[in-house]
Amino acid sequence: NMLDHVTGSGTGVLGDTKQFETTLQSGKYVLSDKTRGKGIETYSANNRTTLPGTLLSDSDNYWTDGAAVDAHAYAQRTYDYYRDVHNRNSYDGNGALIRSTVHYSTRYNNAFWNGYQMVYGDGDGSTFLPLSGGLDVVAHELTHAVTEKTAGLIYQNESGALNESISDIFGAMIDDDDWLMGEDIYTPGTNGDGLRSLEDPSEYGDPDHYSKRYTGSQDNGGVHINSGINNKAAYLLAEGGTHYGVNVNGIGREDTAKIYYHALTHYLTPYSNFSAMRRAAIQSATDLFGASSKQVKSVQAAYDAVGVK
Ligand SMILES: O=C(O)[C@H](CCc1ccccc1)CC1(C(=O)N[C@@H](Cc2c[nH]c3ccccc23)C(=O)O)CCCC1
Ligand SMILES: [Zn+2]
Repeated sequence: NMLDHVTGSGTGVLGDTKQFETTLQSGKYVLSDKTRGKGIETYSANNRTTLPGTLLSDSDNYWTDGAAVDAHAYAQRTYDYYRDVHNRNSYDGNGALIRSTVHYSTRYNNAFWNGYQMVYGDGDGSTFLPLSGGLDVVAHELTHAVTEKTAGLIYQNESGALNESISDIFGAMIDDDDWLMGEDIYTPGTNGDGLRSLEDPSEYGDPDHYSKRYTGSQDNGGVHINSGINNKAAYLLAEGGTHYGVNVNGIGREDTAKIYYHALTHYLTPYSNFSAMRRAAIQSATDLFGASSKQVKSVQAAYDAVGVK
């Protein structure tokens, strides 16, 4: 029970020391946090693909498995963000248990939410470090669970690109030191690059305007590609800028996050497309800040700038 919760400490993927909640269970410490909702648990797949694998334990509560330390600590950080900023208790709003598994498969260069839990590969050491080492990656994956429980955006074509964009947006809001995705764990040999950029999607070949959307069938109809269009809109809404000649006055990360969370939980539906996203964001800004607010004006400008009507 709560009384057995103890603070552990350890080093993450990048060698940084951090603290996180663990539990003393049968004489050993386990990566189980009973202080948040129904719990946060972190497992290892031991380089196989059977899930969830084995609950991680340690004899002295000082942890040296970086992938496990970060998966556990960053899940707690993400839980706290949704609770403190959006008053949401875990991904289902009802304290659902959050489960992660690290060391999935061998040299696995990816991570995913499988509908029940988060799963992280260790990477091959040159393209990726263990992917739970990115707070934005952990937040991205857990946000897929939030989306599933709320708007339920179908993971293909435009609704799928919005699903992806929502995860990138909250990844950037929680890991709020830049507008890149995955920069901490992508290509350790190259500084400053990432998987995607919300600030400039075209930096990694993704569209930053609706007229440049991908219409093929790869990647479930370009869900990780066309996310760039809505990602750019969110970036412009937060930071402002002039894009294809359209000027947007920034409203800041905090109000931007409030608008997207409100849209996700009140207006977006499984088949929402980009035009529906524009309307949902305008309505959300209206609900939150008023019809003639600067926030509403900036939402309209941001979607004008990326060519979404
Ligand atoms: O959650 C997601 O959207 C991605 C889930 C990918 C996946 C889906 C289904 C089964 C297995 C894996 C995972 C992430 C992602 O964006 N993956 C991209 C880019 C990528 C990562 N590793 C790759 C290896 C090869 C090609 C592309 C990639 C993708 O899978 O497209 C999100 C943050 C970082 C990793
Ligand atoms: Zn995703």
